[in-house]
Amino acid sequence: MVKDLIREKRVEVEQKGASPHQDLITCLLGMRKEDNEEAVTENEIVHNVMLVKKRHNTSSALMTFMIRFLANEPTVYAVVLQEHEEIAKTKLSGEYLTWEDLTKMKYTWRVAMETLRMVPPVFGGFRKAQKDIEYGGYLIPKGWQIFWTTPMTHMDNSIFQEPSKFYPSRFESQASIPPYSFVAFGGGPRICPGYEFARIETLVTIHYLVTQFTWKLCSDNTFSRDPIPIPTQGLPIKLVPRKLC
Ligand code: HEM
Repeated sequence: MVKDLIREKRVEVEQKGASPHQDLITCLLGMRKEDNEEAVTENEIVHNVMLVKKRHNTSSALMTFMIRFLANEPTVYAVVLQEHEEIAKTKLSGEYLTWEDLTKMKYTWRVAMETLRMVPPVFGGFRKAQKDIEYGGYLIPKGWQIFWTTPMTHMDNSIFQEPSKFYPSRFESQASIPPYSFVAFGGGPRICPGYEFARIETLVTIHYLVTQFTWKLCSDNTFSRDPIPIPTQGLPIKLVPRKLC
């Protein structure tokens, strides 16, 4: 199916003059070596598309719970809205966001981090002990598998004060958070390579959402894990275009 799509996109770019910057596939098709040969093979394009698709559920969990927190936290929502209205004011109708615009969305990314702290899409992961480790009075022998869990540090009140409180400004000073404490994206050599992609898609989505709509929740705040967190009743919301408010 993805291969058929790639062939369709190739025809669009080569014969119908579609922009090579239209989407991920056309961008990858447009990458050329010095001798003008395609730089990315068809199989590599398939792998890229599948990677983005497969990992989409973590980003969608983040956005889902951000939408929910923003609906429940009017003061946080007001600051986010102001941040995005200021950016929107500098844009002509239909003009795209730029990298510079993304750097202005500092508070929104703190809201995202606080969402990830409280409802991490990935609950934890495995590591293998490379040598005997003594920790907290226990010996973990070399070769054992260890399961690290995100909430162990995210909900530890010696690291994040009042951990049950939704307080995005706690991320204002990154220096106050010890290394390997905020581990929503993991840590070390296997840290999530999709971090930057997730950051961009989240900021862009929230920008268009808050500048164009208001919303009200039509469900309670419960959720379960499967293993990604999912609101128990889904996320039904009443969405209203802002100009009509
Ligand atoms: C909010 C969104 C996301 C969260 C919270 C998240 C979280 C994580 C976590 C916790 C890990 C394990 C890291 C570790 O073991 O130290 C991981 C690994 C990974 N993530 Fe993400 N991720 C997100 C989005 C994405 C996206 C959008 C992509 C790709 C487009 C992606 C690709 C990957 C890959 C390939 C790995 C495996 C890395 C390896 O084993 O070396 N992630 N992610």
